[in-house]
This record gives sequence, C-alpha cells and structure tokens, in this order.
Amino acid sequence: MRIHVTFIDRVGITQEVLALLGGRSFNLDAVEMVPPNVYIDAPTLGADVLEELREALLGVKGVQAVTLVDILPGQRRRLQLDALLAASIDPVLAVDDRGHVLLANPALIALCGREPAGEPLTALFDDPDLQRTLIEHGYRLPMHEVSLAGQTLLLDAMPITDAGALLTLYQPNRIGERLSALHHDHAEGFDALLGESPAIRTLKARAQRVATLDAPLLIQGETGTGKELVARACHAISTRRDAPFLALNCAALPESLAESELFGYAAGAFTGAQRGGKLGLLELADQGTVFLDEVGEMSPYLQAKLLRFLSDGCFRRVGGDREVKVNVRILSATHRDLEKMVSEGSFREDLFYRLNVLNLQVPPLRERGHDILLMANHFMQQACAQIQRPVCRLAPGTYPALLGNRWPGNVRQLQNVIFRAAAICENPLVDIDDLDIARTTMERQNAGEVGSLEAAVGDFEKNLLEQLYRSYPSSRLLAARLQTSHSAIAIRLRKYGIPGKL
Ligand SMILES: Nc1ncnc2c1ncn2[C@@H]1O[C@H](COP(=O)(O)OP(=O)(O)OP(=O)(O)O)[C@@H](O)[C@H]1O
Repeated sequence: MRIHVTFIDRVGITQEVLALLGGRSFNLDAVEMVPPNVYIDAPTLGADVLEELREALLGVKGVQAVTLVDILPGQRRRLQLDALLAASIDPVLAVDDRGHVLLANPALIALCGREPAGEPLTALFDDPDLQRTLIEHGYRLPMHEVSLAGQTLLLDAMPITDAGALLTLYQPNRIGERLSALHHDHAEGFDALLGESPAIRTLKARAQRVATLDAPLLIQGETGTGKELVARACHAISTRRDAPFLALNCAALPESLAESELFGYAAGAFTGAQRGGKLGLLELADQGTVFLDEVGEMSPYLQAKLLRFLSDGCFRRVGGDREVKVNVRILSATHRDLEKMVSEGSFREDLFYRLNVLNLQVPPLRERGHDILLMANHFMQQACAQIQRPVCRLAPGTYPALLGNRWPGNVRQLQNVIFRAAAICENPLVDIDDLDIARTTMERQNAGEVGSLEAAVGDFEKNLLEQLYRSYPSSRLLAARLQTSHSAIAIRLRKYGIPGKL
C-alpha cells in the first residue's frame, strides 16, 4: 500500500511520523519526504494495520490527513523518465564521472545486445581511448564518430555537473535531426516551426486556433514534414502546457508492449511484471497530452481499447479489474491516408471520427516554396555550429536543385542533406556537387526518365515554376523573382498549365 501523509510543517514532525512507522513491523520499500508531505510505500501493510496506523498518525500534532495513493511522486517521475528514454529511438546512455554506465535506454540495450549498467565505456565501444578522452575533456567534446557493436554512429556528449554525462548515439542518417534538437533548446512552441510560405503560415494560424481547443487532434502529412513538432507546439500553447507531453510511436512496438506502454499493467498481470504494476503513458500524462505517432499502424485490438478511452475517459490496465479515469488530451499523427484505410476496413471508422475532432494537414516540403532555402540556410548555420567548423554558406547555384527536388523525406531529408554537406565540404561555399541531392537528381536523369535535353530543361523549368508560384503567385511577382520579363513567365505558365494543377 502507498500512503500520503499531509501535515503542517513544524520542527520535529517528520521524525515523529517516521518513529511511528519504525515502531511497527512492516517492510518499507520507500519513504519520500517532500515537506509538508510524507509518502510511504509499504507493500506488506494490511488493511487492519493501516487503520491502526492512520489513527496513530492523525494523533501526531500537525498531521492533517492520511490517504492512499497509487504511486509516490518520486516513483512517478522515475517512470516518466523511463517513458521518455524508452520513447527515444536513439540509443542513450547515462555515465558517471569515471565513465561507467549508470543507465541505458531500450534502444541502447537492443544495440549492444545486453544490459550494460555498471560496465565501463571501454567494454562497449571499439575505441580503447574513448573513455579516457571523454573523461580528460570533462565530457566536453564535439560530436564525433564511434563504433559500437560493429555499427558506425555519431556520439554526442552532454556533461552533467559533478555527475558524469548523458551520451546520445545517432545513426548517420538521422543526424540532421540533431540540428532541430539544438534549435528546440531555444525556440518554444510555434517559434520552432520555421517557414514563411503561405502554406506554413496557414498551418501555423490554424494550429494556433486548434491548439487551445481541448479536443482530440489528428495531424496528417507525409513522413518528416514536422507532425511531431506541430504536436509539441500545440501542447506548448495549450492549457495543459505545465503537465507532461508523452509520446508513443505505435509503429515501433508490438501490440502487447504498446498496450502496456499506453495503458500500464496491474500488479501481478504477468510473470516478470513489476511489483505493484506499472503506470502507462495515459496515467503518467494525467492532465497533460499523449501523442500517438503513426496511429494508422495501431492494431485492431488497441484501436478498440483506445476508442473506449476516447468515449468515456476510462480504461483498464492490462490484467486489471479496476476502471481508471484520467484527463488526457490525445493528439495523433499519421502519414497514411486514414480515410482510405477506413474505407478498406483496416482502421475503425468510429475511432477515426473520435481522433479527428480537430484536424491539421502539414504540407510537404515541396509545397513550401522558398521555405526550402530559408530552412536550408538555417540548418547550414546550425550544422556548422554543431560540428564546430567555420561558418559556410550555400552557393546560389544550389538553389534550383534544392527548390526543384521532390523531397520525399521532407524536412528530415533536407536536414540530413545539409548536415552531410557541412561535414564533408571543406570550402566556405557549399556547391551543388557537395549536396547529396545533386546526385539524386542526376540519378533520376540517368535512369532514363528524360529522353532529351529539351525535355529535361522543360521538366526542370516546370518544377521550378510550380514551386515558386506558391510564394510568388502571379506572373509579375515571378518575373521579378527570376529577373526576367513578365511575358517570358506568362508564356511558360500557360505552357505548363500553372497554377492549374497546384
Ligand atoms: N518547420 C520546421 N522547422 C524546423 N524544423 C522542422 C520543421 N518541420 C520539421 N522539422 C524537423 O524535421 C524533423 C522531422 O520532423 P518530425 O519528426 O516532427 O516529422 P514527422 O512528420 O513527425 O515525421 P514522421 O512521419 O517520420 O513521424 C525534425 O528534426 C524536426 O525538428
């Protein structure tokens, strides 16, 4: 049983409360003192002893109430931290000041194939000098390449005063996202969402309206367009901003794990379960927001359980018989066409309507016109700062390729292209050949998609005008932007049927 004692703070009262506990014969698993509160976790405490203890505690001068609680605040914070670490798809390690592992998240454990707590860094990484170098520099080193379990990763160390460091390992193809992590350190809410294009302005204006309405919100858009960023921004300006924002990626976990992550499990639910059960994200985020990413991948069974929660705010933990009621706002996101999934029968229609009370559509990068350049330049500055190289710039010659690319991986792909260029290019001016994008454009052409120079130039011209038209929606504006005559643009717009298909 877990008990919460509230008292009026006075000298010696906590000792008197503790003396009452010490005088009784039951096991104490944890005691948390947060004056004017004491929280007690006593697993073997029976109902009869509890009554007698309650009387005794209420007899102490200043004690105001003795109530039962589900979980101690410190335990709740630990579980929230575990949930945050588990949600990180990047391997994360906390190490002490001697370079020994204190804790590792599930992604790190999966990568090295064992629980590494207690081991020195030399036992994990292939580089025998890494531990010494990190300690000698007080864990203050620029991001650099390491090798763990045969994989090349980028290691980012964040020193923690007098307590070692937090080490994060990034897959090289996810490194660009590190930039936005840096960016988020400073920008809050919608300021983190870069872009001035009409498409992004419309999104931000609408998002700011729906963020404050306390109802489920479905965010749709292609992969890497910033759906999670939008969800975080919505939480940050909502009335729930002081409560947790916890995320679950529905595509990353098998059904049973996703169920216990989201709904928690009851005491003794299955062999190996944590004593006293485990709170799920819904309970941990009470009063806050739960973000269900890739909600289209949710299994039919979980869809049914989530529907019930959205209908009446209640659910049961796995293996539990008690109804739990929490007050959580559900934000969800998907890159899938949910309406189509509903018509094909792979997503519940009733759940779709519950999740889709409010809706946001995040536009693909290729529809954001000049935002591509704005973001590319911004990411370039961040990349240079991050890898501690002198500032470099994108040569104007890269612009047509950046604007003309289809960006199937959207902002995430753009971040990666820019970061790689910043890491590889030795000149202060990054040119087209330094961008991976140049290769992909050429590959497309080599693949025989175009038959002649005229057709290739035509495709490029059409693509460029389509992109630019979103930011410069008239032939006059476009002509000024491209420094050509109004009639040259008007002829081309007619030729390519722009804006007809935009
Ligand atoms: N408008 C933006 N301004 C700055 N950074 C952005 C913007 N949009 C996206 N990003 C960055 O792009 C990366 C991908 O964004 P995010 O994870 O939010 O996309 P997503 O749509 O949720 O992706 P997925 O579909 O894969 O879950 C992140 O690093 C994010 O910070």
